Amino acid sequence: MTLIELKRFYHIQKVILEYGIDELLPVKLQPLSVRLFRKSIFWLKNKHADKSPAERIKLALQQLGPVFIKFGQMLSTRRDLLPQEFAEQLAMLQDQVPPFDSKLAMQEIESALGKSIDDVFDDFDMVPLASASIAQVHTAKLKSNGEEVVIKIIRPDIEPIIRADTQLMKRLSKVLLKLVPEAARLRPLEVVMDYEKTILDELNLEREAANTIQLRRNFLDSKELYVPEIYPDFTHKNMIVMERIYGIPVSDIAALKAQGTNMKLLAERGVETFFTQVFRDSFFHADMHPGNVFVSYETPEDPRWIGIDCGIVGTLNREDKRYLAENLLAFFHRDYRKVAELHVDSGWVPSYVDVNDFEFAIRTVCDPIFEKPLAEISFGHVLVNLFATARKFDMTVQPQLVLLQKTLLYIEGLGRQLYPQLDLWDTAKPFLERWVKEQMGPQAVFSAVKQRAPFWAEKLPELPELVFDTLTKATKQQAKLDKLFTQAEQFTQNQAQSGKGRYLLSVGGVIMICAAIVYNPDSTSLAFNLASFGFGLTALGWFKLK
Ligand SMILES: Nc1ncnc2c1ncn2[C@@H]1O[C@H](COP(=O)(O)OP(=O)(O)OP(=O)(O)O)[C@@H](O)[C@H]1O
Repeated sequence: MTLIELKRFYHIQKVILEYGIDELLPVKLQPLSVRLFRKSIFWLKNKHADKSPAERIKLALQQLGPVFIKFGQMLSTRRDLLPQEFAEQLAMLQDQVPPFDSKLAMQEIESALGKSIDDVFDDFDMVPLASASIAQVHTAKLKSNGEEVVIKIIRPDIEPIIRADTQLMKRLSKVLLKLVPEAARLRPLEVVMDYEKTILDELNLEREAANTIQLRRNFLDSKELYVPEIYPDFTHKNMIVMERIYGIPVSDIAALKAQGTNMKLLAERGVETFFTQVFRDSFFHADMHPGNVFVSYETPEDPRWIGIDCGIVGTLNREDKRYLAENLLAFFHRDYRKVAELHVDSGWVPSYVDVNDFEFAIRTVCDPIFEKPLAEISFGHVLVNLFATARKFDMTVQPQLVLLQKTLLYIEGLGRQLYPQLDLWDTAKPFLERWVKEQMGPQAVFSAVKQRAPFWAEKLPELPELVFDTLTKATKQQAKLDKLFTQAEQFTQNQAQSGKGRYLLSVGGVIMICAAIVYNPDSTSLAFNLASFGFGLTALGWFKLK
């Protein structure tokens, strides 16, 4: 263990004991908790016994830093799994993390800009607008055009802490696996490694800027989703400057209702924009926790989502989309046989998998879910079960699909929080059906031709030249071939006269090697003639030798 890991471990122990989190763990994990935390610093007492368990957990996660805060954020979106008080407390982790010193923030900004703040901004606000797990946000105006902007700056020295914490989590996962072998089902090590990559990627704001620009471009004309503008001139690895947006946080249901918001439409638009990102753009915002979503209006009847913090995005290829669309539609019709056949026929699971076994396994895990009315079923859960079953049948589930499944859980959580009767299947089905139709019908052929058209249009003027070049090459090669034939003929005549079969053998071999050298995939005839001739000579030589 490195020094920083040891320090962090001590800090984590201390926080767990001081907030009495060990007392809240399930009975089964109590011995592990005593061994890891209580034994070595037994004198620490729960100092917050007067607070509720939910508040204690929130405060502890907040004390522990970004890796744990992010975990809390993730949990907060699962209102379907958490008691209300826990969800509400954890939701506060979204943008109410204690700030770091604003003077330090200014220093970081000036060193990234290479100039003083006053050279670039007016009205820089020393009091942060928000302070989140990874970054702090200050408001200002651009000197050049007076635009209101926010400056997001990464918390200094956060990276070593994140690395130490994730390292510790990996160690803890290994201990957990040794002590509770059944935990292997949860694949804790893999989960931590996945999480580590995601959180480290978020430290690079250049990546976030590029993602935001792309998402903004995709939704530039949309009435349903707005993405703020980025100022690339001021983008650095640890700093980003973007348009300031105004809106109601999506988690503030009371404020949304007070505005008379059409909650059903708002929830449906959330699902629609997500499926548009997935099926139209193959590029989706994958960190849609409520702290990153706001709502703005033309009128309360026409609410629009605003998405910020595009640090984590997912991309999909055509095959991924086909997998999703076809499987979800098959589930929609409760056609488990179709799901199994799709997996086997498309080679998603290896060919030795028996379609009947696979169908039975899917039916076993999914049928109980589909006992509920469709409107209550979670897409995310269906996918979790599908992936878990597919893994058992040796399918490697692509990480981008897992990211999509996690995002779906977020979106569903948000949608149902806004409008509990939201029927996701009803909202999503047209997207899935349209996509499948577009990919399979005559429209698909037309689209493919349309897609290739610019290539052919570009190549058309070059066509006469290309034909001329090819013919010239062919003629030259033919001339070479004629010469080789003549030489070889003369040579064979000489060798035949001297009756030395082995010469024929070697000449045939040489000619076959020549065939390999002149082989050209665009014009195979020359090589083929040569090879046949070489083979003929070799055969003749062999007979002669016999
Ligand atoms: N363009 C903006 N306009 C107005 N407020 C913003 C803007 N960008 C960010 N904020 C505020 O700052 C908060 C934190 O921003 P952001 O989510 O980008 O930071 P973060 O550190 O990546 O947070 P997270 O913990 O979600 O990873 C937001 O919840 C929002 O309140």
